[in-house]
Amino acid sequence: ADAAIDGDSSEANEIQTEMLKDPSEIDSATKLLMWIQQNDGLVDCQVGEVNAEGLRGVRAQRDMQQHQVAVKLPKVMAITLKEWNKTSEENALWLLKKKAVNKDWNVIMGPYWESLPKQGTLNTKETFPRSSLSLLQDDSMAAFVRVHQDFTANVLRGGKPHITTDVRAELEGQELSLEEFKHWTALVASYAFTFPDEDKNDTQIRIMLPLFDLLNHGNPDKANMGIMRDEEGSYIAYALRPIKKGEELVHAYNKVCERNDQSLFHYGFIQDTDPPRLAALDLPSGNLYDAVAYNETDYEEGGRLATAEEKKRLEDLLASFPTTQPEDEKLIAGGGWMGSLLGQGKITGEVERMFVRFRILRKRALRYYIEKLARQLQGDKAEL
Ligand SMILES: C[S@@+](CC[C@H](N)C(=O)[O-])C[C@H]1O[C@@H](n2cnc3c(N)ncnc32)[C@H](O)[C@@H]1O
Repeated sequence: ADAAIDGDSSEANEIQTEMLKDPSEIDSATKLLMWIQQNDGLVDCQVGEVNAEGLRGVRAQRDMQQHQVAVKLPKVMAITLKEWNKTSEENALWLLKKKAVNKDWNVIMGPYWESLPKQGTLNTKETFPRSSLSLLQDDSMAAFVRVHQDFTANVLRGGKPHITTDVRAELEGQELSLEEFKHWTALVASYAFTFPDEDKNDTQIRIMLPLFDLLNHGNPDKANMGIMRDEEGSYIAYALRPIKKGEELVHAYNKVCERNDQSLFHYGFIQDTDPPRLAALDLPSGNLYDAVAYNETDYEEGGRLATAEEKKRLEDLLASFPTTQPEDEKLIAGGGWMGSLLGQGKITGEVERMFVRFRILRKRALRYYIEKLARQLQGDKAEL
């Protein structure tokens, strides 16, 4: 790791530092776009708010043809972390060390650091407030969050269950607070990309890609951006289909974003899809980490889950929640008294609101599948 950290100061020299005359007047997204262009990258898109909640993302600035390029990022601007199977903690530590050791590079990468969310603004498993976890109404999900947070804290303290680096030695006396370490761990976990290693066969590595990491996730049916690496090692974001000016540019992060318990856990967002999708926890495997054991076609006519037993299982699950969907909706609509009544406290913060919205979407999906199975089973009876 040291060789890699020391060895790429040449990278720093290749990236231009010159910015506009008065950078204080320009927002961080614009600075980022200009910085990429000044370094022989290509930017044909805009960064800004993409929905009413103020979510930041990327938009098309003109009509685009299929395969048209929205961003080209020279290799030198990408930050190659470690293998994908290393923990986010280890990747974060490696990055923090590189920033500290390679000071020129750290300064030159300034526009990128500025474009990233500030400490305290990320909502992921690393940063969810423990006191709000009961709002999830899922003990195993809450437990997974606590285990992750304990692991991160343990790594920082120098305990290292599965990690080979000695954090204290790596940091060479630098002070690093738990909050800061959690922040960088969350960033690496939710902003880095995975690509095949150019040097080693069968190895995937984690890579941070300025600007690319401002693209939001869209399920495969909505995603309009593909991401690839060309022969020169540059990174390219290109249109998967014709796109209209002003449309949000989204790409499919990975499978775990397609079910709300998983996207909430790993990325801190949920999606209100039509039709609704069951949480991974509500599939027969009941496994938060398993995104692929079952899919929607299993619930179609003749599918392996289109059975009376499965309908009963989903009904029991729905009935097992301590509140109903209408109660959750009232709670979100501002009925603080309802929360107090249920011993849950008021819904004030953004994360708490998201946790309640999560369980609303979860219950809605359960009801959707129960009704779907009921219709199918009725149909079976009619045929007899
Ligand atoms: C790689 S970043 C994308 C850029 C991010 N929106 C930003 O402004 O920095 C991933 C984060 O964006 C948000 N995000 C991505 N896709 C989303 C979606 N479909 N709906 C809501 N939030 C999303 C989540 O907070 C997620 O952790």
